[in-house]
Amino acid sequence: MSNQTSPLAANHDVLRVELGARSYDILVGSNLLADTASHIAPFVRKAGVVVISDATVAERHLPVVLASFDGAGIAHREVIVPAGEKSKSFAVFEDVIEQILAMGIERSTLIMALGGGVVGDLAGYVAASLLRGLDFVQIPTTLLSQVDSSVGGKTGINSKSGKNLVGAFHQPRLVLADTAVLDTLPRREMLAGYAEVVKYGLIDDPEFFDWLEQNAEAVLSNDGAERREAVMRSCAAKARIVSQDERESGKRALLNLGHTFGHALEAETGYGAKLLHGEAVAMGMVIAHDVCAAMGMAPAGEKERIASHLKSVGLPVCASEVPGMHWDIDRLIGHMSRDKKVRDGEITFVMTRGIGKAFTSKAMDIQKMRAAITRSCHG
Ligand SMILES: NC(=O)c1ccc[n+]([C@@H]2O[C@H](COP(=O)([O-])OP(=O)(O)OC[C@H]3O[C@@H](n4cnc5c(N)ncnc54)[C@H](O)[C@@H]3O)[C@@H](O)[C@H]2O)c1
Ligand SMILES: O=C(O)C(=O)C[C@@H](O)[C@H](O)[C@H](O)COP(=O)(O)O
Ligand SMILES: [Zn+2]
Repeated sequence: MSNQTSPLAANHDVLRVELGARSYDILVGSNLLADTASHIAPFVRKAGVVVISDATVAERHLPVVLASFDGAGIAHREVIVPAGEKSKSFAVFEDVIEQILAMGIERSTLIMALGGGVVGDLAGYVAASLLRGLDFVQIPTTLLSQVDSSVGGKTGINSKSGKNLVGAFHQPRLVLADTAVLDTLPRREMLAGYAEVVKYGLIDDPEFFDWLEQNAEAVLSNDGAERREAVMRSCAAKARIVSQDERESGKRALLNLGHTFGHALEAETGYGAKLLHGEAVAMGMVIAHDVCAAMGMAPAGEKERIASHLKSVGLPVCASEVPGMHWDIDRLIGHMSRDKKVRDGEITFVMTRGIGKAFTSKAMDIQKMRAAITRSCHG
């Protein structure tokens, strides 16, 4: 992973995800969309680009991207899916695949994801599957997708059995993170992305967590230096881990802090607007710190510090805050048994010795875990 100024323009920074032949750049800056054509030019062939977006993002941000293609003479087609987590489904995946095949594509057609994590995960899996693998670029338009999902090559969809259970590792050729597009993002979605930003501080960067405690509101409320710094530091953290462990055979599992619990909560709510992924992660991170404190491995009081920071920006921190849910603890634990970190029948948990000291272990105290989940669900 390296950080440099791009030769293309001075209005953005560049981070490199070092993955040998699959290495790529992450460009972070303001108002990059108008120059999409020049940024993606090295990856475009005669067969052109198929842009996959969702209806909300397409209405607000697709025109500027298409204008840049037209200005540069790049051939393009578009596929628009409904906004929201339900588009990470077999039905939408099939529909998108059939629409693109009907267009008449080649192995040199470039797929572009223009949207949040839902579009990025779906489009990435479409790209991995079509003609056994097309190149794709990520243009993330939510805070969550700029700091997390567009980087690292995890692509996929949900199944009735659980979250992200069908997919592929397929790295993008480029990530273009335009922080100005976040100005149109609703506050609730900004906050969901902010939970994944906080995650990086909790994993291994306590100084970043301190910084976020001081700068959260600036990160969330305007397209300024603090937002850019938060996106850069998050992408740098993710790139560093992915470069060391692309396929999650070890260290990458740390990026799953809070997710074993969070994914179980998401599965129970049916992947809708009731509980967003980032909200579930916020709750899951609090549960992880709670159980580790109860097991005597994390300092008492840090769970409160984390929950108080998440709450201060407006994130929900307990599952009991999800409206209309009557949680069944056994069902939640049942979902956890289908986590992708299960090996030889045992879940590898992301645990913690405190802020910035996450580690993986199978040595979970199941009774204390059940108690921590119950505290989250029933107060
Ligand atoms: N692949 C990974 O490594 C990874 C990492 C983290 C999360 N994820 C996945 O990402 C998904 C969540 O992504 P998300 O939080 O971006 O949700 P999302 O893609 O559903 O986007 C959230 C909402 O914001 C709208 N939107 C997007 N950009 C906008 C903009 N600029 N202005 C106005 N509205 C905008 C969308 O239409 C949608 O309604 C989950 O499925 C999660 O599992 C994947
Ligand atoms: O990139 C990773 O690795 C992550 O775990 C990032 C997570 O924030 C993300 O939600 C990811 O999709 C979870 O992956 P999963 O393998 O647990 O489904
Ligand atoms: Zn996540």
